[in-house]
Amino acid sequence: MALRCVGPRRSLLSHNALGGLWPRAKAVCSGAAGSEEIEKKLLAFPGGSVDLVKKECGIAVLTISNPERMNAFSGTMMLQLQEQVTQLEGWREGKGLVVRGAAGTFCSGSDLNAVRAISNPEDGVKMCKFMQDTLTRLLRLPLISVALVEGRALGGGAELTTACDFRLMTPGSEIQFVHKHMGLVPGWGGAARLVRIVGSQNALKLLSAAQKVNSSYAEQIGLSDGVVSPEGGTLVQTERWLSSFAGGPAPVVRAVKKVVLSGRELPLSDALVAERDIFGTVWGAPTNLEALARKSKHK
Ligand SMILES: CCCC(=O)SCCNC(=O)CCNC(=O)[C@H](O)C(C)(C)COP(=O)(O)OP(=O)(O)OC[C@H]1O[C@@H](n2cnc3c(N)ncnc32)[C@H](O)[C@@H]1OP(=O)(O)O
Repeated sequence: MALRCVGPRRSLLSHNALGGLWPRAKAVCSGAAGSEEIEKKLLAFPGGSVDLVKKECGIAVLTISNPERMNAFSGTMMLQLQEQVTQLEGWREGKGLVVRGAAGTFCSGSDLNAVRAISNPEDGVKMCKFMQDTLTRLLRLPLISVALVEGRALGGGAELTTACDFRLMTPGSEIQFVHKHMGLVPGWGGAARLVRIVGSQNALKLLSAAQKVNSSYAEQIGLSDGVVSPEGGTLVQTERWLSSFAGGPAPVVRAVKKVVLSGRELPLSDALVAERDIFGTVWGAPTNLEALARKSKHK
């Protein structure tokens, strides 16, 4: 199947988190011709930050921080998110990732001041390509990722939650694809990912009614994977929850994510090839040999 590549070959290779195991022709081709131009425009909208803390236990925390604007994405924050994803792609010891917002709320989407300034369709499409590329790379990291949703996740913020493997919500928090109210549809890849998470019927309801999704409804339709109560610290609890999936040796955790990712994204025949290749990286490797020597029983 021929795929239309809209970006430089360089980005196809360096953004391939599966490290060469991903069939080249099937990779999402990203990075628009002229992406330098939109990057220059995004630089003109400063404010806030995207902060990354990588812990020795192999879990990283990515914080979207622009509290004066409910953690809306300024232009420079979009650029910083891309840089932090690049950092995570190179983190060989990494196993898990928590994505959260600062100051008790998740993210209110793109900064409306920046949106107003680049409201022509050409710039809008370039900005979307830029964010789609970054969020696709985020979801494809060989890390098990979870969005910790506190407060509101609106518009692009709701789309960001779908670029994680899992979502946990606090009571009282809400995810809302407000795009229709703004005369828009998702453009950061959020609709395509949402359909895969909750199915097309539920996705159509959430997008066409710009429905507010609370923690219990989100769990009911499979958008959320659980509720985190504020007692005991939401981040601590989220990290503990994540540890049950991202615990163990990094090569094995990363291999688990890779086989699921290839199963999720590739046609079956290609996924089977990828799975064999990934299997080859763990078969006879130290963890496998240790388990054999222990004569492990799984009672
Ligand atoms: C493809 C991407 C599509 C998109 O993401 S389009 C953007 C979608 N997001 C929105 O439309 C969010 C609009 N904002 C709101 O609905 C409300 O501000 C929100 C988030 C529910 C919070 O409501 P409240 O708790 O009542 O707080 P508030 O309205 O006074 O907000 C506090 C300050 O934050 C600002 N803010 C919130 N979201 C923003 C945004 N996306 N861009 C720029 N500024 C934003 C808001 O203007 C206010 O600032 P100020 O205090 O008036 O200076």
